[in-house]
Amino acid sequence: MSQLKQMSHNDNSAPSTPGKFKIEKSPYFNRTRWHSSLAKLTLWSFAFLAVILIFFLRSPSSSASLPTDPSRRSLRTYNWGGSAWEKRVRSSARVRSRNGMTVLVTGAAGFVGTHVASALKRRGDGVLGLDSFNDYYDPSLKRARQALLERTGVYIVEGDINDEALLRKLFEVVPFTHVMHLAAQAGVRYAMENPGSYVHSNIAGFVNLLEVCKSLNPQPAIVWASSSSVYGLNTKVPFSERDRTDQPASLYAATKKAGEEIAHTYNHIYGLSLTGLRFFTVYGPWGRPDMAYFFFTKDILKGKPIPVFEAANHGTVARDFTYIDDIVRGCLGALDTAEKSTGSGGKKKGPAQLRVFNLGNTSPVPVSELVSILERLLKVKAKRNIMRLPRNGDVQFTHANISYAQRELGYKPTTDLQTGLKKFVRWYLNYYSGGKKAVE
Ligand SMILES: O=C(O)[C@H]1O[C@H](OP(=O)(O)OP(=O)(O)OC[C@H]2O[C@@H](n3ccc(=O)[nH]c3=O)[C@H](O)[C@@H]2O)[C@H](O)[C@@H](O)[C@@H]1O
Repeated sequence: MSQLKQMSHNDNSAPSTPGKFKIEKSPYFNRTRWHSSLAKLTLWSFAFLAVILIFFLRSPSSSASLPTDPSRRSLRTYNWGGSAWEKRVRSSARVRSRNGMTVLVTGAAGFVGTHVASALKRRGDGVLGLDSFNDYYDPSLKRARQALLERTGVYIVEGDINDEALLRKLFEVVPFTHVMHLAAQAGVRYAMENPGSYVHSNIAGFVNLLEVCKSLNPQPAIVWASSSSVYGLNTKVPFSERDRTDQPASLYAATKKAGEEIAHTYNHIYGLSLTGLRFFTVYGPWGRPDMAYFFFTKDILKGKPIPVFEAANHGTVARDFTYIDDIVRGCLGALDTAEKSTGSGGKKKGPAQLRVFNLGNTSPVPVSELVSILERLLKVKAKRNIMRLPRNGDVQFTHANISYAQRELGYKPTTDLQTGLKKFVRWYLNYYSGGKKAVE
């Protein structure tokens, strides 16, 4: 510090007024010097510009930043409409079983969305998907899920839940009885990098969907994805739906909690039937590459070190990891028990159902154990880089009390982490071996 101070003090060439060169007053000024200084200045300016240019040309995010910046998602345009498009929409949403429902699944190219849409279709419900195919993670995985759904007869409309005209059009073509709303900006840590994308999808997008749904006649019943992260810094375990949820540890959690409050409002004012599902760290085949079990697998196989979090004093960090098939059963249970909305055309006619359920496994596993299971399944020793749980959104543990979901939805998870990861690893190896044909 003092050295710095001394340097600037002794440096006679430093301008006395920042940003201005006082050439005339300089004791060193003469014509030859001035010419050579000008030449030097020009040379340095060119060099500087060249460096900037090279930086921008080489930077992977510069040229690609427009389409990949998720806060600009609202600027994307999608093609929809036309009679051929409407025919496809109608055909995808056609009910094939007695008493089947017609479900609009938002986020259908996502992990949970793909599994739920395909399960609904398999049992004869009419299903239409909606997805923005954003590039929060590798869009080719979303395209592969789309291809999978197409084979089962589910069409995914490409579009944003913020697009009111599109949502209105979809309901005009098909009077959906239910909406399974799974489109969201997920991930707890990414919220520090791109807060706007959470507001865009989890708040603005959700409100837009509810605005459209409330004005319909009849209004659909809505089941949507909340998150275990709403329990935030709570310490009482297992987490119960009756516990307070006012200490979120990430903006992601805060937007999910906001969603629950927004759901309350739309239920109260417009009579929309709303069920929020608090998912607990869902994993399995066709999963999300941003989640730990997924990128741990990738990096262990590559021989790359993996950051394994621990709490203060070597405290255990644990998650109530929940297998995708159990979650799908919970989602279907929620749809099947959802009562009709009571309002129509923006007017409430009577009280409507409002529910929130934990969908967890109710058996937390330490992250270190997750890594050990992966090591055994992959037959590769992980390079564990043990580090302190960063304060960027993660909480130390989650543990669901599922008795309410058990009672009301018949929810009963049956898959332990070892069994579920085995299925994931089988899918992963098959999918990334180049075959890309694995279907679990
Ligand atoms: O339960 C939920 O509601 C949430 O579950 C996950 O969030 P998270 O439980 O943090 O899942 P991961 O990011 O896969 O982390 C799993 C565990 O691994 C740990 N971890 C994560 C990343 C890492 O580099 N190292 C590491 O030890 C985390 O602290 C956590 O205990 C999802 O990413 C959220 O979208 C979802 O809403």
